[in-house]
Amino acid sequence: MSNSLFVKICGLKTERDVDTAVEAGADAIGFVFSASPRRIDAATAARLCRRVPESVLTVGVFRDEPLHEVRSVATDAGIRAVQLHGPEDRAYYDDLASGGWTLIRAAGFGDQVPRFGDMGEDMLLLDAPVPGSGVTWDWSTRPPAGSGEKWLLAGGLSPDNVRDAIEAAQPWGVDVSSGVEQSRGVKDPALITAFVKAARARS
Ligand SMILES: O=C(O)c1ccccc1NCC(=O)[C@H](O)[C@H](O)COP(=O)(O)O
Repeated sequence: MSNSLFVKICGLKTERDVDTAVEAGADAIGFVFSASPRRIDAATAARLCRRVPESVLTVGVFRDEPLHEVRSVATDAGIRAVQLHGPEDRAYYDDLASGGWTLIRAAGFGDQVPRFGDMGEDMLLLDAPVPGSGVTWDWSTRPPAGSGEKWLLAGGLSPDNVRDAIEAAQPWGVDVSSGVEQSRGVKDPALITAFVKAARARS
């Protein structure tokens, strides 16, 4: 991982897209294992993970899955981090932490302001209410982060708006899926490259 803004590209399904994200300089890539046009199975993810250098974090994305299922898929796929979009409790997080996975807690930003660290997570991803929808939220309403808070801005980001979003919200990192697709569930390599470049551009 680099010291600059952390960039995660989510919902990858093919060798081409994984290679593009790695070459573009992404710090993390995500594979979706819950109901989604981006869903892949553990065997496909395992094949894709073998192409990924140690410096890039491989993330499994889950929503409301039983704990044993998350453990099983994450183990079979060989991913190093788990991103949780459901109402999982602290015991669920602690169990996965004991398995050695880096934990990303995803929360929709709404009336409740999720606090970093409440579930013992390593990173907090603040998203639109429906994950993977490409919908934005009012990033400027996110209260300033405390020092050491690793929070990722997500929800409707794209190469065109990511720089302004970073200026407004001052996140530790950013995450994108829909904004680097040519159609729902199909990534566009040029947009992946453009997104990483735009996110890291100095204003
Ligand atoms: O991508 C999905 O369809 C999905 C399904 C279930 C849980 C999470 C899912 N996606 C998470 C993400 O892709 C991102 O972390 C985030 O929601 C940003 O998505 P987008 O607004 O499309 O950039």
